[in-house]
Parts: sequence; structure tokens; C-alpha cells
Amino acid sequence: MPPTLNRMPQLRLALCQVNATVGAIADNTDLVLARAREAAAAGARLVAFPEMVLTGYPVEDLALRRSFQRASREALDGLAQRLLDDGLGEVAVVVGYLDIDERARPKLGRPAGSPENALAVLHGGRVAIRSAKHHLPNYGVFDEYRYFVPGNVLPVVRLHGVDIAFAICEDLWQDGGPVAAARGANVGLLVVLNGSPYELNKDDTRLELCARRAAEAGATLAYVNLVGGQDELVFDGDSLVVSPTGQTLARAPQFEEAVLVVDVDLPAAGDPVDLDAGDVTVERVVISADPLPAWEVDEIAVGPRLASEAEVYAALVTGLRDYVRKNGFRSVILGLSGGIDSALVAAIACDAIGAANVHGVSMPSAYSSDHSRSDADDLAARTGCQFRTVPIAPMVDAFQDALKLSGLAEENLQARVRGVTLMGLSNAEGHLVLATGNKSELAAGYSTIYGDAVGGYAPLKDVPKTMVWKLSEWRNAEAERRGETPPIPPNSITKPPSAELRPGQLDSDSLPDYAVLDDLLDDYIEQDASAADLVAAGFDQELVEKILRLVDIAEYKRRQYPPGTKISLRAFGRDRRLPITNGWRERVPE
Ligand SMILES: Nc1ncnc2c1ncn2[C@@H]1O[C@H](COP(=O)(O)OP(=O)(O)OC[C@H]2O[C@@H]([n+]3cccc(C(=O)O)c3)[C@H](O)[C@@H]2O)[C@@H](O)[C@H]1O
Ligand SMILES: Nc1ncnc2c1ncn2[C@@H]1O[C@H](COP(=O)(O)OP(=O)(O)OP(=O)(O)O)[C@@H](O)[C@H]1O
Ligand SMILES: NC(=O)CC[C@H](N)C(=O)O
Repeated sequence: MPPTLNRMPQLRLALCQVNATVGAIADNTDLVLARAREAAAAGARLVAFPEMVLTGYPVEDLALRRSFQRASREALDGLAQRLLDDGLGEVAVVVGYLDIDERARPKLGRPAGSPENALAVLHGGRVAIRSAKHHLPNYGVFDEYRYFVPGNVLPVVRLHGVDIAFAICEDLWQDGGPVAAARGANVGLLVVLNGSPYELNKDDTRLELCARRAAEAGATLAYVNLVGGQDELVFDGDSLVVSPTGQTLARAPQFEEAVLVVDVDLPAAGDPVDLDAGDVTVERVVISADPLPAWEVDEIAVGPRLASEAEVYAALVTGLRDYVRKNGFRSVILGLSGGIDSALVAAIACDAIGAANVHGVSMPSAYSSDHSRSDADDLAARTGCQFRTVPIAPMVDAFQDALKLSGLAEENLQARVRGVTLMGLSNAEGHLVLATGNKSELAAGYSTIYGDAVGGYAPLKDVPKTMVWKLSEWRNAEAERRGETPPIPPNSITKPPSAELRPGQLDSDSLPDYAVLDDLLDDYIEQDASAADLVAAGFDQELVEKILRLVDIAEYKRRQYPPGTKISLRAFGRDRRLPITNGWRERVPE
């Protein structure tokens, strides 16, 4: 860094969007150390990691275990020492971790020793300052009041002549608290550690939020987020830096690990002032008061944004890849019906873990069409996945001889024999079974429980059927653009959907057109619209009553369905918790 004329103090900061694994404290600590080394080698003086990076996020009830709390604290102290031992003692490193509040909190009804969602700034081999998250999210997928006690300290560090405040994720989303206190404390930089899960278009919301909060704090805002999958959640990274005037100074790629190194000009720290901090206590520590010699700041580095389909597809690939990898699997298996759902799941799986590790099984029954076999065959040829055929008619016949089922019971037998077949092959060969159902089917209960609903992970669980078609078309077009073979057979995209459980069966025999169904479901599930709202919005009353009833009575199926990647504002699972035993039915008033 050649010295030039200094106007404002400068700082090179690094935002490390890393893929931590929940519970794997030792591995996460190694990961932090490796990325901190990389950032320091690139000249960074402040290196920031996401929320609870040492434990992974969200830790759920692991937060309540004393042994886990202690391990997190020990990892923090060990990390401070290892940074020093590695010659990084002069670099300030901020990490999120699980801590313990030693005070009793009688007003909250919490004893001494309650868990905290905390951050610590490490410098010179020790913890320079620490604090706990103020605002605990308790909506959607979050349950933080169940675990944590809130903090009330805004930590401010003077580093190379700049005052820097730190906060954690939800602290940014709520008015007041740390952001307002940062303004009162007259800081030049606000660093926010995040564990913010992906939802479609959330990157736009975050950018707008960061710009607004930077203006409110009167400070440059650095936002660092996790990346990678954790059960039903996917973290998309999207770390960024915005100036107090709302200019995006840097932005990391989505769904990839990255160390975003950014040079920022920041106002020199003045005498400490703590105006109007409300309920927040400002704690200050000086690490280094003198500014660094100035240098030419790097150009603005703003990574390109993904279009909607590309973004959702990347989320689904990331979610599946990390579920497979983090749970110790190497391969997956799924039934290939020649239909669009199983074709898209296969394409996602091939992109996630490689076609050689994806095992497709065609399981024709007496009612299977010729195209169900030829389209499945075509998919295997296009993707290069492993492929075999297991005819199920003899097994179905054996059950039928013993049980003499008829109607729906007989139809569902085929789906159940396929479930048994896939689970048998999973047990024997060690593959994770993928369920292929989409959000529209799951909403309407249109799947056979313990049949095609068996599996360990369900990639399309939060993807409505109309989006299944869009993603398939996008993935094929993307292949064409890259000069590759489109993975999904065009016939699977264009043919009418059918469960093929009886001759000539079509989804449209039981369900309305998927475009209408998805619109209605979006209003009912994502917006909590009532039956009256839906009729007022123009949906046919009979259809509204039929579909809402189907959705309500299928809650038991959803509870038993495998986990799958969340991509929407309200995914089935933690985002939408309804009683199974439920006497409430939505009706249009007379
Ligand atoms: N509240 C409750 N709590 C716990 N269990 C409950 C329950 N209500 C019913 N059940 C159980 O659930 C059973 C009924 O559920 P289930 O056996 O699934 O059967 P069911 O929902 O009646 O039928 C499956 C439907 O899904 C369609 N399907 C099947 C396969 C694939 C596809 C596709 O396109 O992908 C569509 C099929 O055409 C049919 O319309 C009952 O026999 C009972 O044992
Ligand atoms: N003949 C078959 N061979 C292999 N698997 C099958 C077969 N039929 C159904 N399945 C499995 O059961 C799932 C449910 O498929 P089904 O054909 O009943 O309706 P779907 O929801 O339209 O799915 P798809 O679009 O994949 O056909 C399929 O995705 C597939 O995994
Ligand atoms: N971990 C958190 O506090 C996340 C909450 C926040 N509203 C988000 O989704 O980004």
C-alpha cells in the first residue's frame, strides 16, 4: 500500500461469507481461521464473519445444552489464541458465536446461564469486546425467544482511527436499538453479522434495508451473511457494503463462498459522544487510534445479480448439495416416471452432486404409458445419471392377491410399492431417497402417503407446479446457451401431468388447471387470505371451498413429508404451523 495524500482514514475490510455446518464447532473454527488468513494476506485489517459462525446457524435446541454452550465459548478463546499464533494478532476479527449470560434475567423469567446469540471482536490473542443480539426474531422460521436472552450493549471499537459499531442480523431489521445507537455514538462504520435465509427476491429487500439503515446510522454499513444449506434453509451470501448515501460499494456473489475485500474511506473518529442511545449501553474499546497511511482505494466491486429462475435453481442445488454432503451421503436415488417433477429433481441432483451419483429408477406398473419409460430413458441419456428399471407389476399383483383392494386403495398400492422399492435400494446401496412432490401437490394432499411421499429430502417441496415448468425451461435454455445437452426431455415439459395410477388418469381430473391452483394457493398460503377474500378476488366460490378444504385436511401429510429447501416467504414447515386436528374450515359467509 504506497502512501499517498490522506483525506479520510481508510480501512481495508474483508467480509467472509462462509458455509458453516451446524454443530461442527471444530470444523467451523478451522474454516474461520483459514479465511481470516486469506483476508489478512489480502491486506484486510478488519475481517468479519457471519452470525453464529462458530456453531453454525440456526442451532435450534442445541443452544440449550450446557456442553454445547461451553464448547462454543472455548472455541472462541481458542480461536483468539490461534489467530495470534498465526501472526494475525494485529488484525481485528469479528465472529458470531453462542455465549452464556451469567446474570439472572428475572424480568424475562430467565435464570442465570441463559444462552445468548453473541458476537466478539478478537484482537491481540484475546476478546477485545463482545455483545449479544438485541432484537430476537420470533416469526417465520425463527424462534429466538425460545433460546436466547436479548443483549443491550452496542460495542464500538476504535480501529486505525475509525469508530466501528457491530450488530447482529435482526438488529438491522427492527427500528431503534443498535442502529439508532450507532448514529448517537457517531461511528463511521456499522458491521452487521447475519444468518439471513434465502427467499425469492430477498436480495432486493436487503439492499434497500441496508441503504436505509446506513443513512439512519449516518455510517457506512457492511453486511456479511452465511452461505450454504442447513436442513430446509439456504443462505445465499449476498454480503455487501453500502455508503451512508446509499451507494453500493461492494457486493459478493450469491450462493458461493467468498472473501469480499473492500477498501473504504471513513470519517476520522472524534471525541466519543453517546447521544440518545435509548435503552442501549454503548461500550467502547480502543484498539488503535492512529489512522493508516493512505493508499489508492480499489475500484468498486459489485458482483452481478442472478435472474429469478437462476436464483431459485441455485438455491435448490445448494440446498440439496449441502443436505447430502453435511449428512454424510454420497449419492441419491429417485423414481423416474418420465414426468416433469422427477425430471427436474434429477437435473437438480445431477447439478448438485454429479450425474454419476444420481440413481434413477423406472418402475413401470400395469398402467404405465410407453412414454413414461421412454421419457425416463431419455432423461437418463441426457443427464448421464445411473439408470435401472424395476418392473413393479409382480409385486403389486402379490399384494393384490393377498389384500384384494379396489378403487383408490388399489391405485395407491402402486405408489407404495415404488416407495418400498426405493427404500430397499437405499438401505442396500446407501443412497438418500429423494421425494419429487412439488408445493402445489403438497398443498392439495395430492400424493400417496408412505408411497411417492417417502424419502429423506424433497427438493421441490416449496416449488409450485407452475414454477416447476419455468425452472425446467430455464435449465434447458441455460444448457443450450452453454452449448450443452438440455437435461430435461422436451416431452416431459409439454405432456399433461398424470399420476398414471389408473388408465388415462390426469391431474386435471382431480385438480384445477395448475395456473389457477397456484394463484389461489399463493393467496391462501402466503397471504393468509380468507375464503371471502379469495371469492372477492375473483376465484370461483365452489373451487375456493374445495381447494381450501383439500389444503386443510392434508396437514397430516405435510407433517410427515420430508424436509425440502425453502425458497418462498412461507414454506411448509416452520414457516406455517397449523394444527393437524383442526375443526376450523374457511367458508364464504352466506
Ligand atoms: N388426519 C389424519 N391423520 C393421520 N392419517 C390420516 C389422516 N387422515 C387420513 N389419514 C390416513 O391417510 C390415508 C389417505 O392418504 P393416502 O393413502 O395418501 O391416500 P389419498 O390421499 O386418499 O389418495 C392419494 C391421492 O394422491 C394422488 N396421487 C397419488 C400418487 C401420486 C400423485 C402425483 O400426482 O404425484 C398423486 C392420488 O391420485 C390420490 O388422489 C388414510 O387411509 C389414512 O390412513
Ligand atoms: N413409472 C414410474 N417409474 C418410476 N417412478 C415413478 C413412476 N411413476 C411414479 N413414480 C414416482 O412417483 C412420483 C409421483 O409421480 P406421478 O407420476 O404419480 O406424478 P407427478 O407428481 O406428476 O410426478 P412426475 O411429474 O415426476 O411424473 C414420480 O415423480 C416418481 O418419482
Ligand atoms: N438471523 C436473523 O436474525 C434473521 C432475521 C432477518 N429478518 C432475516 O431474515 O434476515
